[in-house]
Amino acid sequence: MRLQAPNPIKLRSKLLGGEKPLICVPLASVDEVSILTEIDEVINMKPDVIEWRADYFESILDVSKVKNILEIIRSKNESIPIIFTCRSHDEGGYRNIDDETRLKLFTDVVDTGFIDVMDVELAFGNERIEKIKSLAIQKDVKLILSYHSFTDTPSENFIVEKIKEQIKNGADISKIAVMPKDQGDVLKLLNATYRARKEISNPIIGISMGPIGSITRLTAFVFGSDMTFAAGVNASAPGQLPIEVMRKYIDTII
Ligand SMILES: O=C1C[C@@](O)(C(=O)O)C[C@@H](O)[C@@H]1O
Repeated sequence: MRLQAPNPIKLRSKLLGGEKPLICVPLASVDEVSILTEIDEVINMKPDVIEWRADYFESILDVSKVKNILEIIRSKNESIPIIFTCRSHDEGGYRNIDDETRLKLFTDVVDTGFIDVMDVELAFGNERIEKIKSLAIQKDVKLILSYHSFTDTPSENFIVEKIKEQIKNGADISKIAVMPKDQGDVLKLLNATYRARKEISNPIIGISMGPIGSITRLTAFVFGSDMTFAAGVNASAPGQLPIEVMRKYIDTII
């Protein structure tokens, strides 16, 4: 009933781009003690995918602590794929970390072998993306290239072109998250996802954020979006709905 990705991607026990959209729950704690409880609680919610939004973590600059948390998440579960995200401040990241530090962090994290997917903004730049990509291929880590706007929704054509550019620049998975100013902007995101789905074989993630956009978290998969983000213990973006609500809805219609 939904438009699936012609080339779905196997992530551990899950298929991204298959018959069912995957539900990803973020970990977004600031300190080490909270993240340890958050990991257990989120795993118990049985999400399809876990995203660690490491830009929230207060010790993000201490690579050994970052690796330690990743090792804990991995050791507590074998089957749920892990996405590592340290979002840039320009695209909604919690902390402002300079580009070179982030690049070193990304390559160190890919190298650990603890993650399945790395999320990097397309705006991070071709050269840096290539460095991450070549290491990611060696480590069998998939790359999300993403675009976020927390202030507006660009035109449909802009979004479709952005998705194509992400794929051209090495994305295994393309992601767009934008903020609507009105209902028309929500339709723009859905239509751009639908149009991109007709042209792109890779998995795509299309999200309209905030209260007006939250219906896309429940419906964009019909139009070709392959993953949706739900709130677990914490929400990592406006408009995320609780995982129980999302699961019930998706399981009811698919
Ligand atoms: O890019 C995204 C999508 C998101 O911003 C959302 O709107 O659900 C949540 C983020 O954690 C994730 O990295």
